[in-house]
Amino acid sequence: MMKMGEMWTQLGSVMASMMFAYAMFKQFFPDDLGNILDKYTKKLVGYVYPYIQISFDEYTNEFHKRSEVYASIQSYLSTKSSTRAKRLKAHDVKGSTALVLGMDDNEEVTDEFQGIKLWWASMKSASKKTSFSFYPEYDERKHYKLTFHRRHRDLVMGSYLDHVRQEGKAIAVSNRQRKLYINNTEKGAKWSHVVFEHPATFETLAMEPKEKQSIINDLLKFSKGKDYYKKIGKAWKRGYLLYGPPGTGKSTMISAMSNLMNYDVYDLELTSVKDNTELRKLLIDITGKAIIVIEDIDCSLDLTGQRKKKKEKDEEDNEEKDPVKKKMEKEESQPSKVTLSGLLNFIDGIWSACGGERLIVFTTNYVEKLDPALIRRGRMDKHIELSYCCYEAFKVLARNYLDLESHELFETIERLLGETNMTPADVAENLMPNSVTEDADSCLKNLIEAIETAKEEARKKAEEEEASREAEEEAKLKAEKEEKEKEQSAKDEVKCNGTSAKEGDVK
Ligand SMILES: Nc1ncnc2c1ncn2[C@@H]1O[C@H](COP(=O)(O)OP(=O)(O)OP(=O)(O)O)[C@@H](O)[C@H]1O
Ligand SMILES: [Mg+2]
Repeated sequence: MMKMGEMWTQLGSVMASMMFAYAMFKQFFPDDLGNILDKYTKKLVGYVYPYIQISFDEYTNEFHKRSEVYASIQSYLSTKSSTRAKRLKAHDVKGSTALVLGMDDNEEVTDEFQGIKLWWASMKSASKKTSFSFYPEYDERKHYKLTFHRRHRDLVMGSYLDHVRQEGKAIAVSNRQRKLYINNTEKGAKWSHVVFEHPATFETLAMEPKEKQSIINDLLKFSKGKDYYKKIGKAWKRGYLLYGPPGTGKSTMISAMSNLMNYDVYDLELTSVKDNTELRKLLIDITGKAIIVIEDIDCSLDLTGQRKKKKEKDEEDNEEKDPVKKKMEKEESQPSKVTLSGLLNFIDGIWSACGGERLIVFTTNYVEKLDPALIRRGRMDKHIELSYCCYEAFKVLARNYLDLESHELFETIERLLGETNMTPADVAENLMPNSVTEDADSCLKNLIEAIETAKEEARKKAEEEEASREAEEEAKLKAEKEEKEKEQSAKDEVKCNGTSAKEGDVK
């Protein structure tokens, strides 16, 4: 025999379908009659019908804005609809990479959540066209209707709706086109953007595998850390300092980070930011899920000197000076008025907490030049050194560029890379075939030749440096010797004069 629960579920399903059919049927009645019919039908159904319905309108009443909840539900249902609904509708959403498939109007899909069943229907109701309307398209109103058994009210209100919103947002984010923003000087403190389509990934990034994995783990932990950051009372952001010689993959890593996390990139050109206020304005405009990049931070501003300069200036200011002269001097000494303290505020001041889920990445070739305050842990949480190409990194490049997992020349390359410094950019350049006819063998041979040349150049350079150091040392010793001899002869002269003077006295 059929169980009670099953019976209710079936009855529910029948009733939900009936309600759905009724909603469509109602559209054919004139409005007044439809409203009366609606009122009494709902009353009657309320006695026997154990189901609850919630509607989600496409547009909010507030400025006819498209409802975010509706958009999230649409994304959420797009995955369910594509497999379960019979009639689908395809539409391209602005800023989305893929065509979004959704339920067609007046279509229904069933969802399951923690063992309970729920029904979603996409409804369209036409309201009378007003004679004067700015938004004629809104006369046709769409909404989603969710139906579920009343005994699941707590679960639905408590966690299901939240689950739908979160999932929907995540689907929308994964479908969206990522953007690369740059701060535009002409427009003041504003960002301009282009679609970001850099193909670099952590898979194609050449570096020591353990280190690479630890960076990936760190990033993934961060992206799932919303509750954790809340618990420890910290803003949900993380700072990375990437340092190393030119051509070791710092910028490439930023693209890989963006592709892994699905974050937009904000490339901040500090030299074109007028002052701290403008910097703050730019910061406020950055949304969540973003990587804020400041490349070559050592060249961006004289950040290291500014605190020192300020100190010196304060001392000078204490001395009495003509106020007009003082003002002019002040203006002259500050070409870009973004200061170190302004930048520190940008990174971890109270304003930096708005938006959430951000990475801040600094790159530099000269880590030792930076002010320790800028890169202390907590501001720059992770310091990553990108260095010369090791054998493991070479293997990644060989796989990327030549589809090679192993080769008899690998051993020679391993030995040579251990003996000299070559950047991944140089190795990559040599591995890239120069023509369609060039094969892997000849690329590897090119590389070996290039490493040997680099090794020879490095040896010569070291010899020259040694020779110039020795020459400097010799010149220094010679100068010291000459100095000593001069001193000695001066002393001897004094002595000699003294003796002759005494002799004169006696006479
Ligand atoms: N670790 C790497 N893995 C893969 N490719 C790399 C790596 N390092 C460099 N390359 C290659 O070399 C080119 C230059 O690298 P990239 O611009 O990332 O260097 P960089 O460290 O940012 O240099 P700079 O300090 O001059 O800005 C890249 O386009 C990429 O093709
Ligand atoms: Mg770079």
